[in-house]
Amino acid sequence: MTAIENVGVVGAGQMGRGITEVCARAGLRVTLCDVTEDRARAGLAGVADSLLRAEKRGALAPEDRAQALAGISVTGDLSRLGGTDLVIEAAVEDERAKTALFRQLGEVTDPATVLASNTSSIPIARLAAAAGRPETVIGLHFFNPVPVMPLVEVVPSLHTSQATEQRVRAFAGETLGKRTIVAQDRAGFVVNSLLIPYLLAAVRMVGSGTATAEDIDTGMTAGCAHPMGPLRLADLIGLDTVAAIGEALYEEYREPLYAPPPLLRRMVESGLLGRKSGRGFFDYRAA
Ligand SMILES: NC(=O)c1ccc[n+]([C@@H]2O[C@H](COP(=O)([O-])OP(=O)(O)OC[C@H]3O[C@@H](n4cnc5c(N)ncnc54)[C@H](O)[C@@H]3O)[C@@H](O)[C@H]2O)c1
Repeated sequence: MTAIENVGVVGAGQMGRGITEVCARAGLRVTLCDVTEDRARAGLAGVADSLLRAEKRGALAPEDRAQALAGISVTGDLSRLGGTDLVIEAAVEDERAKTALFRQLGEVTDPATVLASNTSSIPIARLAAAAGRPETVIGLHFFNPVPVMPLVEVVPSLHTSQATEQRVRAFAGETLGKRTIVAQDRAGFVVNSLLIPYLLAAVRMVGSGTATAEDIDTGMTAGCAHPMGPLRLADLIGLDTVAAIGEALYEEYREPLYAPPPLLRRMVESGLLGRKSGRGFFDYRAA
């Protein structure tokens, strides 16, 4: 099994930055690609800030920070990922955009390059078909923030080869030091299939007036020792993202418990997206 030493990351948003950081800290060479080189450079600046914060906390030696940064290059040109061992796609959660990317990746990369997607809800089988060599395509679902959260879900499609699965499990588990679990290619995988209906149930409780948002969250933190209540967690993930994953789960299973309730839809339509917009179930504007 050839070790993965040279990684391409597509999408320099919050997840792409985190994935770039953990790969660079593991001593890998990383090429970070976005739609333009400027966007990729902005992503690199975010990674540099995060590495500096890690150094100030005493979690990273100055020479290791310098070495990690030196291992990252940026580009706006997907064909620059041609010589990589593994490409991790973390672009916008849009099926059309992702299938177009996998089609291009199938053309510009070496046939042995593993093509992974960080998608939360799009079937890996569809991306695999677009790439044209489905045995080398797999889901690799990281959690936010990537440098902090230990879990990676590994998602083989019905066509993914055993060799590809073994290679990415060794990469995530041994090279990056993450905990891996394997999930079938179903919307939501393991974690979101369990988490999203719970968050939606809490939203329905607010909608029906069972309790206030504050009391629902206190119920789960003080009553079940959860580190964060469901409504603060939904605000942190982003209410638009929670609704989008709910829609994808509902489309897959047609179970009412996955359907985003009216209150959530109205909040998203009103721009109340949670922490990132300043207001959701709680108000973050003064913080
Ligand atoms: N945010 C989370 O908590 C989370 C957790 C797990 C998985 N994910 C998944 O990770 C992926 C990225 O999410 P994010 O939160 O980082 O999004 P984001 O909006 O922060 O970043 C997306 C980036 O992709 C870039 N992009 C769009 N089209 C592109 C293209 N054709 N080529 C290259 N780059 C392109 C955008 O310019 C942007 O920089 C999504 O698939 C999402 O479902 C997100």
